[in-house]
Amino acid sequence: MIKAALKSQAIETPSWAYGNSGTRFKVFAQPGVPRTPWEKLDDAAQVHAATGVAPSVALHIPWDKVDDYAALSAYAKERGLRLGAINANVFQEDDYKLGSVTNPDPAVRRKALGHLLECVDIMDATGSKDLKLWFSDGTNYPGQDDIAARQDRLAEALSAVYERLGDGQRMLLEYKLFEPAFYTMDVPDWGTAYAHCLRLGEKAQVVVDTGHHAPGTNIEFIVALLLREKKLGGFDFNSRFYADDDLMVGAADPFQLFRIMYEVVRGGGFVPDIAFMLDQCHNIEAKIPAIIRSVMNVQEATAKALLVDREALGAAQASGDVLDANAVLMDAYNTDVRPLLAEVREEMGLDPDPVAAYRRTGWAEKIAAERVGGDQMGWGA
Ligand SMILES: O=C[C@H](O)[C@H](O)[C@H](O)[C@H](O)CO
Ligand SMILES: [Zn+2]
Ligand SMILES: [Zn+2]
Repeated sequence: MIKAALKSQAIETPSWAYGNSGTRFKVFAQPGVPRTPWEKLDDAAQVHAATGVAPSVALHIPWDKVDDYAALSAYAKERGLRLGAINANVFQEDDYKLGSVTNPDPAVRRKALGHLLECVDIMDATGSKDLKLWFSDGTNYPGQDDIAARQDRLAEALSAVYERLGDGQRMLLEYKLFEPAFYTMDVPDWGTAYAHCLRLGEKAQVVVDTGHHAPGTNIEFIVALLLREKKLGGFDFNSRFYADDDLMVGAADPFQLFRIMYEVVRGGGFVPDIAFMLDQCHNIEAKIPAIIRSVMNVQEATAKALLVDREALGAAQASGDVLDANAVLMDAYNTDVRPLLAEVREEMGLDPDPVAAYRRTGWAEKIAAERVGGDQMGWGA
């Protein structure tokens, strides 16, 4: 059962993680970075080839804008991939300084809504079922705008998008505590996202980005609760030491990732309807190996979560044996699952060491040599 679950795992990689990224201080360009969404798919195919469990790629619009999305979808298919969540972007235009769908100016709100609806058109073309909505909307100073009025505006836009969704399509609403706004974010926490999704209907679900909480937040509690309410749509996996650092998932706090995956397993969340997406930026490390390592980190946390002796745990919890209950969970967490995952990969016809396998392809050297000229994708280097 555990091996079967690990073999059927599907982790979605983000197109933007293959491009250049950085901080406000510096973006360090890397050799061989894709210049087109097509080249991003070529790199994503390397991640799937090495891990066997990364069959889809999330797009970000307009970063991945192309003339023919059906052709892009076919290109992905030829490489064993499919196009995943469509991420709208209403956070990079001058008009959105005071907000997008929550902006005091109705003309700006109409413009933002227009983009969201365009993203659903793109979903129709790519066959994607998830529209992921993260809003940078918020305020920086008390009094800057009316908090409740902005929620009204947000609700109005979300319901217009909801009405547009086709069969089998859904919206995933992502919350974030702060940044780029520093006083209020209009979707700052799981509760706000949940309240909007509840009001909208069953096609609206919440995305948990693991980098979007106040330090010390018990994220697995939020996961358990959203699963119980059948409102967990998926994850933007990454890790952080301080803020929305977007580091490799599991790198900063593998124990937290294990605790989250345990609640997913316990809550019956290991199903196709929960989107396991990465949302990361590889500012200084080689991007493709970092994404492969990230997928492996999710696999390791998942394997440990699946190894929890649920019966023993239930018995200890029922008898109030605190230490035993904790020990059962820690036994699973402290289990070295790398041999198990190596076996799983071999049974999938893959190399037990995906990073080494990728290195042996010579892909990194190939793209560094071939991808010269043109503009690298990502944040301006
Ligand atoms: O902090 C921003 C959010 O995590 C979004 O998911 C965003 O679209 C993504 O990080 C790409 O920048
Ligand atoms: Zn995110
Ligand atoms: Zn983020």
